[in-house]
Amino acid sequence: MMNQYCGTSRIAGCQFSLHPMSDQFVNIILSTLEEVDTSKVWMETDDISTCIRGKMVHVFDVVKAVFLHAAKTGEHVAMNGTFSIGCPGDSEADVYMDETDVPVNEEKMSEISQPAGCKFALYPMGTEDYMDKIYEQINLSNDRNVDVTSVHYATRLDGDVHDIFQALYESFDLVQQKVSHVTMTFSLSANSPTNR
Ligand SMILES: Cc1ncc(C[n+]2csc(CCO)c2C)c(N)n1
Repeated sequence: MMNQYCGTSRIAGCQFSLHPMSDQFVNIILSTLEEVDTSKVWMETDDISTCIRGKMVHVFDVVKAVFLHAAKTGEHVAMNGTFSIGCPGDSEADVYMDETDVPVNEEKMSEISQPAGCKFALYPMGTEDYMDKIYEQINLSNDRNVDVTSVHYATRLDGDVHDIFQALYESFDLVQQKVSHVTMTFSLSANSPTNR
């Protein structure tokens, strides 16, 4: 098996796509990726999505920053993606694992308040009691500063983007402490003209 550890951290990553519902979508996608500090993650963008890899704290920091900076344009923006940690094939981003644990985008975006809706689904891989691991997290989500609703195949979170990402981070973190390989899909929407 390849080495996915560096010090005490494991390589995490996220593959995500941003979809601004605007005729300015090219500008919003590219300027957002430009504006966000991605210096602490490995990053690759193509015509379908962007992939980032590094320490968990920085991966979540960058995904949240991309969504917030795009949403603050006021346009209806959607984002979907998959977080992953402990993937047996992941081993090349070790250089980014030396970074400190201070999230570099937090200060700049802490002032932005932005309501949003999110559906997420946890997939603890290779474990027989995966449903227990998932239910523990869904129950925990109830204590966080977000509205939690059960929907088919996912859990819905409504609230401020900062609180949604806090809930996503904690859910993913707690499962990955017990299960080596975990993935988590998410779908976010802000400024939608559709009422919930
Ligand atoms: C986060 C993110 N990364 C890449 C794309 C794919 N994409 C679609 S339009 C565009 C700009 C012009 O090439 C790009 C890069 C996306 N949608 N969201």
